[in-house]
Amino acid sequence: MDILELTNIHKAFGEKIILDDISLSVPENSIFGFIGKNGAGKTTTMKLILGLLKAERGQIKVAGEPVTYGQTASNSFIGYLPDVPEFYGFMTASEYLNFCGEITGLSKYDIKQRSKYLLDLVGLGQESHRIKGYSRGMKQRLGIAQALLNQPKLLICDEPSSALDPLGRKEILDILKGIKGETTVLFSTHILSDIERICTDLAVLDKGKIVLKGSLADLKIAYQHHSFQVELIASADKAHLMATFPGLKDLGGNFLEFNQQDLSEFRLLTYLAEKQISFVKIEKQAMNLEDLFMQVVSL
Ligand SMILES: Nc1ncnc2c1ncn2[C@@H]1O[C@H](COP(=O)(O)OP(=O)(O)OP(=O)(O)O)[C@@H](O)[C@H]1O
Repeated sequence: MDILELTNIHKAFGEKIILDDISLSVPENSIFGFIGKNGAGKTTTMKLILGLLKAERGQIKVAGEPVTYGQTASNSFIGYLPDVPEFYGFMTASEYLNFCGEITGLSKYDIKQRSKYLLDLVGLGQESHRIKGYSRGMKQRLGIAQALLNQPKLLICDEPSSALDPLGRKEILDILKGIKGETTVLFSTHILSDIERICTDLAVLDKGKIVLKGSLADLKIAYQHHSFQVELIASADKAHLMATFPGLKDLGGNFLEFNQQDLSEFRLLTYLAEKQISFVKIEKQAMNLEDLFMQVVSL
């Protein structure tokens, strides 16, 4: 089942089209990475899902419920972490979650149980200082705890890791990965390695269109390229190979890149053996998300 469905969403600010009839489905229990360059329209999409902005056309459903602009019924299924979460700095984390729980109508018992569980989950269980002294990473972690308070079916995080140092980013990514199975996570980012580390599914937004979407595993197979890097012993063999296999890339030194779709590792090795061409190594080039991104996004 898809927990979130966007169908033919069109959104413009004045003359500027931000989302040009985009459709997107987020499978339940996935960790879904929403990728786009700065200004691509990621926050706009999230605000549409939360009913905080109105699309000119299209439909959004959360857990099967249509989203209506200005009404927040479907938001009862959503936990939201904005890119810069705001808190009451004079409170402690526990006081803050207690306050949020009371606003949302949770019982005292549930607030206590849930707060303890969530503060431990985000590594703030032993933290007794006031929030005003928190680092940015700690605030993001508290923001995740707050967004999870109501046991949402969908957790939406707007660039939760982008402004953090590597350790802070790792902590956030570990938390998001750890809650897989408890809720579905949709998070936006422009850091491709973060997607690669934890996401099961992704979509790339570029110039108002979804230019790539699907499960990470399927996309890597679909866009896989058969490419080998060969390091030769004698540079004199380079010219010969380049004449035999058109389209080879000269990587400088004694390095060549073979990227012909029809050239198997076996055929290449056989050829090198037959012609007695010596090499230091042959390396199959793994497809990473950055290669994929470069193929689909206009630079
Ligand atoms: N209320 C608004 N009125 C006019 N233009 C807006 C408004 N909100 C956003 N925009 C513009 O829409 C475009 C998309 O903005 P958005 O914040 O959704 O992008 P983003 O992908 O989240 O970017 P970033 O990664 O920088 O946060 C930008 O060009 C932005 O300037």
